[in-house]
Amino acid sequence: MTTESEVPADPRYAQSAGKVETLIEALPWMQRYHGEIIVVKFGGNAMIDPELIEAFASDIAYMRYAGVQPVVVHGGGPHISRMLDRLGIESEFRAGYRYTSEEAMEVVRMVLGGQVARELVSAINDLAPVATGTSGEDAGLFQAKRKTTDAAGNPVDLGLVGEIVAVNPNVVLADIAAGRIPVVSTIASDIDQPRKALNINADRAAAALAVALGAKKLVMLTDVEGLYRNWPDKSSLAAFITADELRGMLPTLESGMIPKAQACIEAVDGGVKHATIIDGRIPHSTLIEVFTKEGFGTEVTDWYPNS
Ligand SMILES: Nc1ncnc2c1ncn2[C@@H]1O[C@H](COP(=O)(O)OP(=O)(O)O)[C@@H](O)[C@H]1O
Ligand SMILES: CC(=O)N[C@@H](CCC(=O)OP(=O)(O)O)C(=O)O
Repeated sequence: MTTESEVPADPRYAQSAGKVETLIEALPWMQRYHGEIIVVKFGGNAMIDPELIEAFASDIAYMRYAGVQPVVVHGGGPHISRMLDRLGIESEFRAGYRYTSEEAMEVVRMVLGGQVARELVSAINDLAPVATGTSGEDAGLFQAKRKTTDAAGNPVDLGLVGEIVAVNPNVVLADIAAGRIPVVSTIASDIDQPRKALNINADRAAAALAVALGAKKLVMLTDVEGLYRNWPDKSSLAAFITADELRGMLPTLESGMIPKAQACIEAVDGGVKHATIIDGRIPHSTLIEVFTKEGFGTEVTDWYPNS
């Protein structure tokens, strides 16, 4: 008779032990997020590398097949800048947002909905043929007002940049209920002139959508490790920060981190338990963030984990 302790070590097991460990480690996270909505914002800077797009698409497909309801909100700042450049239209960032003229707005709408969303939808569909592109202009998804002040409340002229004032998530909820993966472009209808479109920063739109959907988590991919307390000092990465602390830091932040921080605050204030800024330059960072205890980048919550 052979007892358990006498079973010879099977080299096949030794080889797969690490893989098994990873799969088992994912189990509590799969349980936690089963059937829950997770909004993932894919930033334009991570989107210029085709390899990262493929890895991101597989992470989203994986989440969907693991029983999570992913909703993708995409950026595309670098794509818009490149096209504006090609067309000889000047573009300038003010207080972290793109000053958007009438002429630039046409390009923003075309690039986000016609190029970036298409590319992402087809990459996901290659693995999980259920992705569908939706513009914030569709079915009243995003309604916005012209944005006229910066993070400190000082007046700023941003042209056709909008701030979301109402979200009707029904179109996204219907897609989720039908088993689809919504991929959302961040254009809004102007609430004061409904036939006009406004350019919405994708981080802010992702947060507003996460709140309206009652998402469990908001994950934002970007081109740095996370939020640095003393930018650009790379040793000052914040692993955790509360929404209140981040609010206090807003006046010290620069460029693209301003809307990202505002988005995290808005999400947490709106009831999303975790808003995380992660490094989109690392392939499969979304999967690692959602399904492992690794947790990297910066997590914004309304409490400190060990308090
Ligand atoms: N405190 C900070 N921590 C991290 N990044 C910061 C900070 N302040 C400014 N930044 C800048 O914000 C950028 C990220 O925002 P952005 O370029 O809009 O990214 P994305 O296209 O991914 O949305 C970083 O590349 C960095 O240059
Ligand atoms: C108002 C405003 O700034 N809108 C952004 C929309 C795209 C975006 O946010 O893209 P990233 O996430 O890649 O930065 C823009 O025009 O660049």
